[in-house]
Amino acid sequence: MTAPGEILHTGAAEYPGLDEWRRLPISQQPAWRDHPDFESSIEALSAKPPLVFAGEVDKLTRRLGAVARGEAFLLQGGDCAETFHGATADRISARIKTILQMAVVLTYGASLPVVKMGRMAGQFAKPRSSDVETRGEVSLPSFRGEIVNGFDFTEESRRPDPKRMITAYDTSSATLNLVRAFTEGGFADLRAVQQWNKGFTSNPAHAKYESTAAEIDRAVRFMEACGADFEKLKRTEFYAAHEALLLDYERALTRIDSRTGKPYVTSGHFVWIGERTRDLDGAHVDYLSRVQNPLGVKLGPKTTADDVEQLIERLDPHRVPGRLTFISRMGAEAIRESLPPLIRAAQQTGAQVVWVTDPMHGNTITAKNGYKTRHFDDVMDEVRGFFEVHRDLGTYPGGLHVEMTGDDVAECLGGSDVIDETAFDDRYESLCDPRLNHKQSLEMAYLVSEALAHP
Ligand SMILES: O=C[C@H](O)[C@H](O)COP(=O)(O)O
Ligand SMILES: C=C(OP(=O)(O)O)C(=O)O
Ligand SMILES: [Mn+2]
Repeated sequence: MTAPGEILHTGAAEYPGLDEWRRLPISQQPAWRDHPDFESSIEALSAKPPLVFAGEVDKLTRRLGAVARGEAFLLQGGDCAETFHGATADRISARIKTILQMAVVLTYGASLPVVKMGRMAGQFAKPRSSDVETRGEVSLPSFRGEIVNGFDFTEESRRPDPKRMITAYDTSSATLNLVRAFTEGGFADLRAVQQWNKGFTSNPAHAKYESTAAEIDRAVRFMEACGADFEKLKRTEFYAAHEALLLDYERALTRIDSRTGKPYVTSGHFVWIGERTRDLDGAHVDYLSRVQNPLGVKLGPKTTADDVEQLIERLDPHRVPGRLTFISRMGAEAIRESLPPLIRAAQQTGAQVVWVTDPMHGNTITAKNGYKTRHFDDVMDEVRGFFEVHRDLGTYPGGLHVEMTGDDVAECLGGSDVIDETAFDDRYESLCDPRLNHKQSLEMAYLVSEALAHP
């Protein structure tokens, strides 16, 4: 029930300019407008309740404002591409557990609150380098995420199907329901999370993190002795994020907030624009400039200082702290050179943006046995480069954006409990990019925590 004066959303959103993107160049969309189920799918989505509420979205913007000021740290993690069959209680809880574990370790290192965000409950659409995939003699349309088509390499499965948007909405709704239940229902108990972390350091491969783990343990016991309210710490805020790639879907889930009369994308709290769709004159920048959600933009190594200035003008004209997060994904080799001019350009505009490192997407390689992979050392090198750049400029390294899972998969190489290519045939599950597994994710958290504690 909603009390008088609280947030209500109207259904189909009417607001000037929300359809301007339809007249602009757009890439990475399926050609499905003539599909017999397109109109009815859009109509059905437009009548659905919002997945997130405007008040939560505004609260997140304030939290990100704190990150921009250096008063909090942002952790974004989850699958490259969520799947419908992967939305099980076990897998969702493993992923949340891992993110909470990482967050505790990072909170300790940063001595700051960590804003927790999943690439979850909506991360179903994928941009691709090529429109077609060829295997042997056969070429078919590329897999574009389960919101668009199927992964199976058949003509039937690869045909875009707009009804998939409804399944994506339903799967997001079920996922978010569980995320809310876990993070608000006691699962986030700091003492329990610390116990799970002990399992990690009891592995001999991770013995080098024992002293940090012991320090965190002592800190928790100190808090307990001081009478900290652990009941309160059983609950935590957790936000849902995804790439706002598929504008048919995002438009159909946009609602006008009755408090303010302004449009919000209600498919998730935070949405980002990908490296392949951030053209200043394109549809994505135009559409997202018109909604109130905090936004991310991925920045690859070709980004210019001028791009950064113009993205700020378009997406954060009123200089709202936390409205805009730049997620740099330069690659370990490039970050130390490519990032500084962009940070300086942003500083000159007066915007209070958040700087986050995505150390995954610039470090993708093909393994000898053909799998798409990333090496843990390259990923960590990019993270280190990110911290070095900010230390040299006197700016704040605000967060970490990673493709990770809570499961024991083998997709990225390396880590102290080493993964090598021979494990891929049995334990490679991602339908798109390789994720850090549970142990690799925690190892990264320990390393970043140490970097935060001793800059
Ligand atoms: O996260 C996504 C991938 O990096 C993107 O979809 C491109 O992947 P591709 O080069 O395999 O198409
Ligand atoms: C496609 C992605 O990233 P980018 O736009 O940075 O390539 C992603 O985050 O999965
Ligand atoms: Mn990816």
